[in-house]
Amino acid sequence: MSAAASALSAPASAARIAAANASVLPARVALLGTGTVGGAVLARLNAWHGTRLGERLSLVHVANSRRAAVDRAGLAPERAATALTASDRPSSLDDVAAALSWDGLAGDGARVVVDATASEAVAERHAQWLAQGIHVVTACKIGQGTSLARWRAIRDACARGGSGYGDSATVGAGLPLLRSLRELQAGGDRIHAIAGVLSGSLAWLFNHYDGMRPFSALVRQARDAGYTEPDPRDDLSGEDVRRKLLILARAAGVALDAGEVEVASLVPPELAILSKDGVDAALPALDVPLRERYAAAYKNGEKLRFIARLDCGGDGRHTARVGLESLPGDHPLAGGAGTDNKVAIWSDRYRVQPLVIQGPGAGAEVTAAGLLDDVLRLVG
Ligand SMILES: NC(=O)C1=CN([C@@H]2O[C@H](COP(=O)(O)OP(=O)(O)OC[C@H]3O[C@@H](n4cnc5c(N)ncnc54)[C@H](O)[C@@H]3O)[C@@H](O)[C@H]2O)C=CC1
Ligand SMILES: N[C@@H](CC=O)C(=O)O
Repeated sequence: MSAAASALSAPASAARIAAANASVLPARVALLGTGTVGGAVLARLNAWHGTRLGERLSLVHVANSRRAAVDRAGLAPERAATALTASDRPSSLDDVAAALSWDGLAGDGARVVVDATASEAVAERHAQWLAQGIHVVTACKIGQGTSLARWRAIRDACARGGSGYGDSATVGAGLPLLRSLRELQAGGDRIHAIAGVLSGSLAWLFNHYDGMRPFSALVRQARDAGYTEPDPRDDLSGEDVRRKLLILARAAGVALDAGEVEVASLVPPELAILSKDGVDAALPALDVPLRERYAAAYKNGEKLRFIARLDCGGDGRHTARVGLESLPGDHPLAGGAGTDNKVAIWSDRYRVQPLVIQGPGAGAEVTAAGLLDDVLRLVG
């Protein structure tokens, strides 16, 4: 596969098989994670009940970190959460492929794992499922946004398994960012640079922070609204944005290593060392440093924005960094509201004025919609 053709759309053979089966067989779907995003996936599937979209998918396995509910004849999405609570079956990633299999059933249709977890153990399995011919659709960035070796394993597994990897929800919560990068390259463009706001929660925080309310109170609000990672330090440290920039860079043809991204964290050391349980009480450690950053920006008439930058370099020398920047109020990347991501892409055809993509970049509903769009694309 070329860099532009992605790991991430179904190779032609998988698409043909899916198309051939689509009219007769619903694709079998396993949903991993029933938290903020996974819960919204169930709600969206439920809203499709009795529609043509709903008929294309059959939910056969639902799991959280503790329990799993399996029904090879299909679980009703509105009853999946209750079935999970009532289930005494422990959650095991070893069971997922078997639950999706068509053994003993009439037909041989598409199989899809939807990853709505933030789990390293689940991400570690992506390549294995893909190599078995199971499509993987993920909101979790740990698959493609960490080591280059894992990113390559995912691409190779897609090729071996004739399967597809749906990653739209990993950057921009389903905004057409990765798709646009791939389409530009498919049309012959080289990507020159990417810059922008890639974190919905940090966008929301800096769109709302006015130096008056404690920053920590806003972090709690963003977490309760479902915008942050399960551990908000993953956002505040820049780690979530680093992963997104790695995913974008690799999709843009730059084999960027995680260590090549310069990351300026907002998390003070005393907060960084705590266990997850201790984080909430210690969030006020953010308040003084952020108030000082805000005051300095305000004095200059500027706005704070958490920006990711990639310069692809014409000579193979790329640079990448993420961190808080103080931007003039009328700077193009300073605009936007709510959780808006705003990303500028420079390429052969957009040399001077970049292509700019903007829209909500976090939140359960948009993310669930992005995931299920990918599922439908892959199953044909
Ligand atoms: N919240 C948002 O706006 C967005 C989130 N995402 C990504 O979506 C993913 C999920 O985020 P949230 O729903 O906010 O997290 P959450 O903490 O609310 O839910 C995570 C779920 O995963 C389950 N889980 C953990 N390990 C598991 C395992 N081994 N097997 C099965 N289930 C397991 C947990 O039990 C829980 O149900 C994260 O990777 C996040 O980065 C992506 C785009 C936007
Ligand atoms: N925590 C993430 C959620 C989406 O990826 C963010 O804030 O952008």
